[in-house]
Order: sequence, then C-alpha cells, then structure tokens
Amino acid sequence: MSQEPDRLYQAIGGEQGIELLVGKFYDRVLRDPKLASFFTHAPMDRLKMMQKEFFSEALGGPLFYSGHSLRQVHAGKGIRRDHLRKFVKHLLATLEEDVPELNLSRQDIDAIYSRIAIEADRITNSVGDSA
Ligand code: HEM
Repeated sequence: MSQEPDRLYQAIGGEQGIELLVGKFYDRVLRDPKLASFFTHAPMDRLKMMQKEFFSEALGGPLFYSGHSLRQVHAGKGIRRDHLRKFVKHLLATLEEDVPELNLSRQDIDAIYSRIAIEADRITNSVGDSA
C-alpha cells in the first residue's frame, strides 16, 4: 500500500476530531427512541473513552483499544440486527452531516464508515435477528 497507515486518523484531525465525532454520534444514538433505552444505565463517560480508543485504532491512530471484547459487551442485551443497522446508519449520518468542521471528503467518509461498520460483524453473532 502506498498510503500512510494513519492517513484516515490524520484526515479526521487526530484525537480531537475523533472526540468530536464520537460525541456527535452518541447525541444521535441517544435521540433515537429505538436505541436510547439500551444506554440508560451505560457508563457513558467510559463508553465514549473506549470508543475514542476504538476509533483511533481502527483509523490507524496511536491509541489502542483497551476495553472489553465487543462480543461480550453486547451479548445478552437484546440488541438485534436492526438495532445494529440503525446504529451504523447514525454513524454515517454523523460523518455526512454533523461534523462539517472536519472537512472530510466523500472518500474518507466512506473509508471511515466501513472501518467501523465492519466491526458490527464481530458482534453480530452475539445478537438476534429482528423480531
Ligand atoms: C459497530 C457496532 C458497534 C461498535 C463498534 C460498538 C463498540 C462499543 C465499545 C467499544 C464499547 C465499550 C466497551 C467497554 O466499555 O469495554 C461499547 C459498549 C456498549 N455498547 Fe456498543 N458498539 C456497537 C454497537 C452497539 C449497538 C447497536 C448497541 C445498542 C443498540 C450498543 C450498545 C452498547 C452499550 C449499552 C454499551 C455499554 C455496555 C456497558 O458498559 O454496560 N452497541 N460498544
């Protein structure tokens, strides 16, 4: 590959950009009546910190994810595939609409989105199909 491994991390503006993205993303998730209740008792400060690490690692940045296994964290919570689909749709909408200050190109938006959305596969096996 000719591109720098941390190109996406740089494109998003490093740690600050990721923090902005994660904050706006959860604003959207928590406004969604189908998703909000999953987070009622979640430790949001820790969750956002873990997501910062997670995004950094996924985008080639210097922070590495130190949280629990994604399968274990999400298992047994009643999260279905349709919840997962909505969740990643909110991520795409956040990248497209909520962080104009990051000046992301279409190509970068698609690349960042796929790096995170692909992780849904890791947790998909621990959730059920739509009712
Ligand atoms: C691509 C999909 C997803 C990714 C990459 C992801 C990632 C994460 C990460 C990194 C954590 C922090 C784990 C830790 O604290 O060690 C977390 C926690 C959590 N996630 Fe997700 N998540 C995804 C989808 C979802 C969905 C669809 C829901 C529910 C609708 C959800 C609900 C939660 C909740 C409630 C917690 C907090 C668990 C707790 O500490 O009690 N996640 N997720």
